[in-house]
Amino acid sequence: MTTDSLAEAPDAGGSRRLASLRLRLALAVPLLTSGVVLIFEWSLGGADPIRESLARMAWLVLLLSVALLLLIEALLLRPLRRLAEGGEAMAAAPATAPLEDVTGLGGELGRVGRALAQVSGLWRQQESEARELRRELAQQRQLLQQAHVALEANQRELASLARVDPLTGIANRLVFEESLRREFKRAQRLRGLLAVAVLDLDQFKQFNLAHGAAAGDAALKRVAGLLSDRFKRDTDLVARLGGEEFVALLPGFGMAEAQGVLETLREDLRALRLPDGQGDLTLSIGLAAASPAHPYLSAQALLQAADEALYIAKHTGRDRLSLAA
Ligand SMILES: Nc1nc2c(ncn2[C@@H]2O[C@H](COP(=O)(O)OP(=O)(O)OP(=O)(O)O)[C@@H](O)[C@H]2O)c(=O)[nH]1
Repeated sequence: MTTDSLAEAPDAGGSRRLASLRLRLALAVPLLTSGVVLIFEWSLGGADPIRESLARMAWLVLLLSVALLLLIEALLLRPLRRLAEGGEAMAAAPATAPLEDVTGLGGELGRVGRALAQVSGLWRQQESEARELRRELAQQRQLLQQAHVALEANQRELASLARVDPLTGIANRLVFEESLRREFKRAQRLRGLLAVAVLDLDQFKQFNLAHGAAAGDAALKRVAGLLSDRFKRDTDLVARLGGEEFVALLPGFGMAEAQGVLETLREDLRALRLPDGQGDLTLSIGLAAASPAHPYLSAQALLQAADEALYIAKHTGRDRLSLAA
């Protein structure tokens, strides 16, 4: 037995039960009425004219009820049955088959069938349009989600680009200035130490002219790498301020500790002999440090002191570290 026949089985059983019920009613009602009439006649007995006319009336009622049953069957049940069969044939037939061919219905029933077919066609069409709309909606939602993910990634990238120096990959001036303000306030509040070093490559214009801009770029990256290697603590920050100028922000470092590390850094750079192991690229550094014993009025004043120390380093021969007064 197929799935379809299984699905149809309850309906077929139902209509069989209905047909046999109708048959039983058609037989039982006249028989029962005849029985009642016969019992009635028998119980009355004799040939009384009143009894005879009662018996005739009973027979008349019997005949009328049979006629009524036949009328109901002919006028109501049969057309309904045909309509149902036509509907079933329509449901089973291909949508393109002519209605009369499929249902065998004509006249009024044909009109009803056609109206039902139109309604069913409309319903099918609307259902398929709704399906299509749902599919498009799902596609649009997926596209929207993809765009949203891409937008978030772009925003993250933009935000990080706005804070990173594109050539060297270390922090840029914006990040340094934010950090300087924050660390300066913290050092003031906690009565702690804060050192700022400004580092500038010497005669870099000359270096570029002699070895080319690409060698200049490579040298800038090496200096950024050296700075990142030397200042690794979570609180340290190294940044490129622009051109060949870098900065190191060292919370917790006084002048002496910072000086020691920065001198090592200068030696590291000199040892590289950039650009090609034969060169002589050097670095000048200005260093200022704030402490409770040597306070500064503002973060800006601390940075300016480091800048002035760098100026002195440059004007006293370069390749040296100069301390702020
Ligand atoms: N290759 C390269 N060069 C850069 C970059 N940014 C700035 N420069 C160059 O760095 C040079 C800086 O020159 P100056 O400001 O005269 O400084 P300097 O030649 O180092 O002289 P001092 O600082 O006095 O020792 C300029 O020639 C700039 O073109 C960069 O990203 N890559």
